[in-house]
Amino acid sequence: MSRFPNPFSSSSSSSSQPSPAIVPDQQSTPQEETPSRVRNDNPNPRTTAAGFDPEALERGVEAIKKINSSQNAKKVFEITKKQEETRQAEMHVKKAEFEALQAQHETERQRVIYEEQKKLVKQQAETKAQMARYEDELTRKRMQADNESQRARNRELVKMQEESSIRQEQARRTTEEQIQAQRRQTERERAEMERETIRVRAMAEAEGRAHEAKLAEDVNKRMLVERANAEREKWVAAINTTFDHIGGGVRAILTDQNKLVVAVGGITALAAGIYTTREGARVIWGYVDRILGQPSLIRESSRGKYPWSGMISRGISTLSHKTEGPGAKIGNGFGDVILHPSLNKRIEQLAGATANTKSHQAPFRNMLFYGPPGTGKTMAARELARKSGLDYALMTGGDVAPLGSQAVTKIHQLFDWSKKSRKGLLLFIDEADAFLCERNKTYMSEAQRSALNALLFRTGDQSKDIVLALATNRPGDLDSAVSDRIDEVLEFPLPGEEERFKLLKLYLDKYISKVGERKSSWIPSFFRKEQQKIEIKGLTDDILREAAVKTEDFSGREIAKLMASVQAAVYGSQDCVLDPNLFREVIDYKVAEHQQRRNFADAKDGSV
Ligand SMILES: Nc1ncnc2c1ncn2[C@@H]1O[C@H](COP(=O)(O)OP(=O)(O)OP(=O)(O)O)[C@@H](O)[C@H]1O
Repeated sequence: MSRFPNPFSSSSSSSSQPSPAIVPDQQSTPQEETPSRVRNDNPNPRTTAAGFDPEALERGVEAIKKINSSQNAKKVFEITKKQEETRQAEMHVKKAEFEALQAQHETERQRVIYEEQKKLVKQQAETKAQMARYEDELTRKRMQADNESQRARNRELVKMQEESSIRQEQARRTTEEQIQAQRRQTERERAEMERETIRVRAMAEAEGRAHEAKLAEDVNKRMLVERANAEREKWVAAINTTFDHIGGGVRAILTDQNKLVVAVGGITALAAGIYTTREGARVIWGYVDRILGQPSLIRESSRGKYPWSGMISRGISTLSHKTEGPGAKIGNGFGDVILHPSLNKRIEQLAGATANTKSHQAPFRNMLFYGPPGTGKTMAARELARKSGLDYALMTGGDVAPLGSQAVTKIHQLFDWSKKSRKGLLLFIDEADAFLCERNKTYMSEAQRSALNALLFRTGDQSKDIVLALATNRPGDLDSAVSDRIDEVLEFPLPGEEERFKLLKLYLDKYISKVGERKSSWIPSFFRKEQQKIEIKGLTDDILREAAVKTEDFSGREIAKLMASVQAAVYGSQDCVLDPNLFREVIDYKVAEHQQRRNFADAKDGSV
């Protein structure tokens, strides 16, 4: 859009400064203005084919003509020129202003563009950061979801594995229980059969024996009747003869006065003599028994009831052993007591130490043997006393309580008696917990407490005469003052497999192999009762080892009893032969019996 005024345009009247040329224009007649007005009102303007309107040019030419015809043409030109120059200057100014404005606009536009770009960049950066955050968030969430699903899968897997292992375990248990039940059933059936067999055998045996006995009884009866008749006749003859003599004598006394007096006096004196002698002997014997006799608390002793009885029994034992042959061994060493090698060694060391203690006149050491019942505590104590060269006396803790108020006196008597041993004495108190338990127990009687105090008093100092050996299954029950007096503590565990094997061998030897062997002895065979000999067929060490494995948890006593049962089963059999089958049968039912006993005990423990 141009802001310059067009001198040839009719609209140039809008110029700010009126030109002299225009003045005439303004003063022009209405006739002069008509063409233009006509022109303006021309509803059909003339145009070239290209659309150019020549009217303006025509008007311009007309105006120039008018100016040229005017006297002030030059002035008009100058004014017009000046006007033009002014207008041009204005135009320049306006142009400069416009350019400045444009430049400002441009600057503003650039600034705006810059701002916009900056904003855009910032926005882009923010969008990018947000995108990155969003992506990061997404990745994190995806990873979390992945992890979560992985964990869930793992959990599921672990659960499935656990369920599977539980199922397997249950299946295994069920199978095991079924096998156990089957085994128990089989064992029960076998035990039942064995019992039945043994019962039938025993019955057959008993019947046989009864029959034999009946036959023997008949013969004996006949013999006895004959013997009794002979005896009766003999006695009748003797009585008749005696009464003949007595009758003669009585008749003589009754007829002679002096003889009658002497006879009555003699009979009276004899009766008085007999009575006095009997009572006197009773008093003296009581005194001797109190001084020399063995206290009633002692159940078993190597010293015998009286000093001379020890000598007699030793003599007899020496005699009987001597008669067994030149190489005959006195005792079995520790051969009869089968213990774990370490325990055996410890007892041997203790025996050696005790023997030396006595020879050096040093004080003895007291001992405590503890362990399950029937593990050889008493036997070991006996052997220990024998090996250490001491006398040996056994009492049981359970015997003290029934003595009541007598208990204290008996304990003192026991220690007084023990002190009399020349060699020193090992006093073994079995079931010590029954007597020496904690003093403040409510169920302990006053008499029992006093007896315990008496024992504590007698054992307060270390003794050079008495070794106290206590045995108990419950060492924890002992009074603390008693425990304080113990110097050596030995545990007797249940025998291990090797010990069980040795025990089986020992008792097989004792109860079966050596049974019925004819021993040369000083006792006449007439008085000796011989047992029937047992034949052993094919009982190898392997079978004994197999039995040792089966008899796990058996005590020494149980193994001894088991072999006694084997002996009974052999005697129950017809041919008195022990073969592997019979041996295994007895072992199996004894093991089942043991198991049953344990179950009862467990049930009892559970119910307590
Ligand atoms: N270690 C063993 N060696 C050989 N026989 C044994 C052994 N243990 C036990 N016995 C057998 O058991 C029987 C009892 O043994 P002992 O009296 O020595 O046992 P305990 O431990 O003292 O028992 P409790 O605690 O019941 O008094 C013995 O007569 C013997 O037949």
